[in-house]
Amino acid sequence: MSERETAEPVELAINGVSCVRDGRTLFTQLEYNCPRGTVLQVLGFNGAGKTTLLNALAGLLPCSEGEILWRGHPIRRSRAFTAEVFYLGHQVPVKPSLTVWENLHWLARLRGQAVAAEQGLQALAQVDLDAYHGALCRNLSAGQKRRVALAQLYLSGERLWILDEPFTAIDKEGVARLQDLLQQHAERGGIAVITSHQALELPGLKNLNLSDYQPLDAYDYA
Ligand SMILES: Nc1ncnc2c1ncn2[C@@H]1O[C@H](COP(=O)(O)OP(=O)(O)OP(=O)(O)O)[C@@H](O)[C@H]1O
Repeated sequence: MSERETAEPVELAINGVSCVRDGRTLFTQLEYNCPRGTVLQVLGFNGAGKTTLLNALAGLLPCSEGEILWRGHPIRRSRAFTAEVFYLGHQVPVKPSLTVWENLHWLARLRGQAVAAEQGLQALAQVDLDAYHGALCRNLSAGQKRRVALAQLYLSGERLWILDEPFTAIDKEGVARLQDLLQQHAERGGIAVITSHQALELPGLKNLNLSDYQPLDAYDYA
């Protein structure tokens, strides 16, 4: 079989994308193609525009130039895209006044998903929070709160995961588990775009460094 026949089709395409925030171009003419099974780590210094890019990829922020395509269609006009993307920002989305279980249930409902009790407990067990299912989230540590949000990944059927700093406040064992999960997602044909300042150990991990797409006048603040 030829290389062309074995190559996975591109599902997420970033075509000539530029993003401007607060009147400043953060990156320009960004090109990247993600076929099925891609785990892409977006790299760059603080303020390079990693979160901005992830927001654009999730369809939450417009690009000033270029377009983002999901299976050949611009994401901002694709209803199918919304159903296939799971976005986790770097602010943990849990409500302090709800229990761990209630948060998981509520977050799933927001994504149009119903979670059976057993399924939810299994997801919580994957992040070592099953014993805390009745605890109020306000009483959890920072890493435990993030684990509540990460438990959603074990319930997610979405094809594209966009995860902004998912490893923040997560201990070594949790980082290893999340990396395993990302690998399993890729093996199932999923795509994950993540930011992290950590060096990750994932076979086949791709990197996209935003420093390579800075405009020439990036440091001109005059
Ligand atoms: N809500 C906003 N309004 C205006 N400008 C913003 C806003 N959010 C971010 N910016 C600008 O965009 C730049 C890029 O921010 P962004 O959060 O995308 O960077 P980052 O690479 O994710 O940084 P970090 O590594 O610190 O998380 C910032 O330097 C800031 O000037």
